[in-house]
Amino acid sequence: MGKLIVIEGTDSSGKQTQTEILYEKLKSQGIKVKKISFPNYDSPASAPVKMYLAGEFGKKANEVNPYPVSTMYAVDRYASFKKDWEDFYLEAGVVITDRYTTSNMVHQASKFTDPHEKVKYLDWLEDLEYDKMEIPKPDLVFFLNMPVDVAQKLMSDRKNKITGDDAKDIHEKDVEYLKMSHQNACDIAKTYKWKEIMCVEKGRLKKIDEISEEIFEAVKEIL
Ligand SMILES: Nc1ncnc2c1ncn2[C@@H]1O[C@H](COP(=O)(O)OP(=O)(O)OP(=O)(O)O)[C@@H](O)[C@H]1O
Ligand SMILES: Cc1cn([C@H]2C[C@H](O)[C@@H](COP(=O)(O)O)O2)c(=O)[nH]c1=O
Repeated sequence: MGKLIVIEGTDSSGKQTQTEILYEKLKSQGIKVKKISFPNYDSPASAPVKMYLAGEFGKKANEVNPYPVSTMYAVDRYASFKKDWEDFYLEAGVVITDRYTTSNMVHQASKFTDPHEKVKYLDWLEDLEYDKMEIPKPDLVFFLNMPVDVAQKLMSDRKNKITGDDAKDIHEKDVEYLKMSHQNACDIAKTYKWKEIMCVEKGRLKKIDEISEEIFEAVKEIL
């Protein structure tokens, strides 16, 4: 059995950037490592997710039922596991992933205002993905805590990952939603004991290399 390391955070918090750096660092040390990301836009299994993000089930993310949406993301993950990395992981490979089940916990759970309903959803989600679908549980989850206003600035310079143009998806263009998911992520990270990385300290956005060093130090402890 290998290790599964998750780089999590709200939209435009630097997950892809940090996943790539960590991957290169581990590879250069001769570690058997693979990087993946979710949604897996190259897979046909992500088709319903693309429909959701394009607003085909509802223009406001908050108004779309989180249970079916979470299932869509989970199926995409299941397909990726079975086709792309199950063998590698079972043969002691280290898998680094940009988003995972933890993104459902951050984004879809943020739609619940009633705390009891949120806990019920989170228990259902873990059962669905880890127990019923039998995809692996992470060994280490990083939460890149990037304040929403800073993330929005970073986002404005970046292209849509599905279409390649400037259009934002239903999460990205909804500031209220971004704030709710960020607050939810801060709470969830504590509850689930994720390793929180403060991307802004005393009002200063940390350099990409500073953040990657913090991540690397923590990764060394589990490898
Ligand atoms: N610490 C940082 N300082 C300055 N720019 C950064 C920092 N971290 C990331 N960026 C830039 O911010 C943008 C978003 O980063 P990235 O694509 O890695 O975020 P992401 O979390 O993967 O985004 P998404 O949520 O859309 O998948 C990129 O242009 C990246 O170069
Ligand atoms: C994997 C996954 C993602 N989400 C959400 C998070 C983002 O708002 C979008 C994906 O956008 P990206 O910029 O292309 O990363 O989907 C989610 O709610 N649940 C998930 O499992």
